[in-house]
Amino acid sequence: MCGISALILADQSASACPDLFESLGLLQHRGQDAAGIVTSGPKGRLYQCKGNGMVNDVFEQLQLARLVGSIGIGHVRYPTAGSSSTSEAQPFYVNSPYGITFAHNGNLTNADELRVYLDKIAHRHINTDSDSELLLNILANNLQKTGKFRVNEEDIFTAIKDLHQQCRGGYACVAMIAGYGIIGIRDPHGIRPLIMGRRKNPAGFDYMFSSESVVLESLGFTDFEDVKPGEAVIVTQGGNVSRRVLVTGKEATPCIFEFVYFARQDSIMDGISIYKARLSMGEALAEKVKKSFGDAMDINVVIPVPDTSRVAALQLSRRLNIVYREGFNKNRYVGRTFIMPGQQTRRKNVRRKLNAMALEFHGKNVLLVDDSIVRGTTSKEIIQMARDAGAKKVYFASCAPPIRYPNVYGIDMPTRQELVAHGRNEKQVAEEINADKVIYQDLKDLVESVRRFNPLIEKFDTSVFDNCYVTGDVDEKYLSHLEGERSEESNSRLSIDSDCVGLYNNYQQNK
Ligand SMILES: O=P(O)(O)OC[C@H]1O[C@H](OP(=O)(O)OP(=O)(O)O)[C@H](O)[C@@H]1O
Ligand SMILES: NC(=O)CC[C@H](N)C(=O)O
Ligand SMILES: [Mg+2]
Repeated sequence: MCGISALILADQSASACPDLFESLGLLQHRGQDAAGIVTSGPKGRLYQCKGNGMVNDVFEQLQLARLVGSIGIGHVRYPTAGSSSTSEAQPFYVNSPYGITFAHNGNLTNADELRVYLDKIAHRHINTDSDSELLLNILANNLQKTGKFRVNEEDIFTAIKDLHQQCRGGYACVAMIAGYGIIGIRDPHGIRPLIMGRRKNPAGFDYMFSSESVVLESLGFTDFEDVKPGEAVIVTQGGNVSRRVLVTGKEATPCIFEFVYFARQDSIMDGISIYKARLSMGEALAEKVKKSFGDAMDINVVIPVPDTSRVAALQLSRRLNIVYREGFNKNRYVGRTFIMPGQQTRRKNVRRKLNAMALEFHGKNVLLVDDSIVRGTTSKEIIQMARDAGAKKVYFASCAPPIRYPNVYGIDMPTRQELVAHGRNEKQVAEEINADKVIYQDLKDLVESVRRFNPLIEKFDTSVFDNCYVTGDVDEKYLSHLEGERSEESNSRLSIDSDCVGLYNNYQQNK
């Protein structure tokens, strides 16, 4: 789940870079592997800094000062395609037509087909294994077809409409055309999020697109509006805004995992407060816990697994009327472990990140609450920590139902084998993670916990729970192919160095 931002300032002599940098810091929880910013300055020239690492590692003051111009886009990456190579850090760039830069959150399910098309039909050179580079080149090729010296809004809408016909999967994207403006694009199912807002200043309105509303709010933007599924929004230098829904008749299905885990709790996504949804998940889960224990309820204390589950756990403890305690201390300098690359790294970092305080565990029956159990990395480690700290019994409750199927729309869990609940029932999962009992939320309760705050959304993408892939092209053949390509043993997706021509990453030279 990457994070994307785009900004266009009304004052063309001002610099977009400081706000873009700030926006990437606010989106850090969506991607920790790479970060990048491209700006467009005088004469439409593009300025870029990107590379592997966290936002504060990639950018230094000197480099930020060099990113001149009042328009720009930015990206934080959590890879779901290709590798972790620096050459796949975003934004991507193509010089023809017009000089386009592009940042993408999501994952394409027909990347192989697009790669062949771009090679054999469009004759476009693709320099990496990233699906985002394919998306950019599809857009560029569609714009090229207009054959025009200068592009207009109508041409851009046509090119994006065609892109929706050609590309399948989850994609929220921002693009910038040098010296022209910025564009926000959301896939026809609205699987990945994208929101826009504006900020008034003496020169007029600044406009910004971002993955999450927290960015807009923090930077003083107002009048937030989600980009609709299938919609494209163009903001030109000069402040002209055009928006159009280019695909109709497709079911809108935002990814429910954004509400469970990915998004920051202070964001509002598709009109739904993530915070309220998580409180609601805690309430629903409390009912499930009550039902599951019946009269044999012997929980002494509810303990959250920091960070994401805290809100839900607090509400659950209130509902159960059982005391809530912060039994795990979190090292604030270790990032999110789920989005780290490689199982060994993830496991090691759970231990580095969380420490059990014996005071809260010794001699007690504890109910640990987490937002989800995916590979079981976190739960396995912390259950052991709880036991080592003297817990008598360790129960584990998850705000999300069992995750049994891969994600193909922008979360890096491509294989069934890595999912601890795949092919296992609740009892077997409990055995596997060494819990005395595991309690999962029911899918209908999870959906209701989120949907009640915006009943206009009829459905969510819940494929990781129910194996229903809304794009209609994900079948056994595709999943087996993906497993072959992206299992941790079978490929080089963890490689961070690359022999690619360094077209895209000159950040080290600038240091
Ligand atoms: O079963 P797993 O494969 O371990 O995945 C699930 C865990 O990973 C995430 O935590 P993470 O540490 O990434 O982030 P957080 O600090 O926001 O909770 C999530 O909140 C769960 O705790
Ligand atoms: N998580 C994401 O949104 C990933 C975007 C893109 N597929 C990449 O791997 O860079
Ligand atoms: Mg967690």
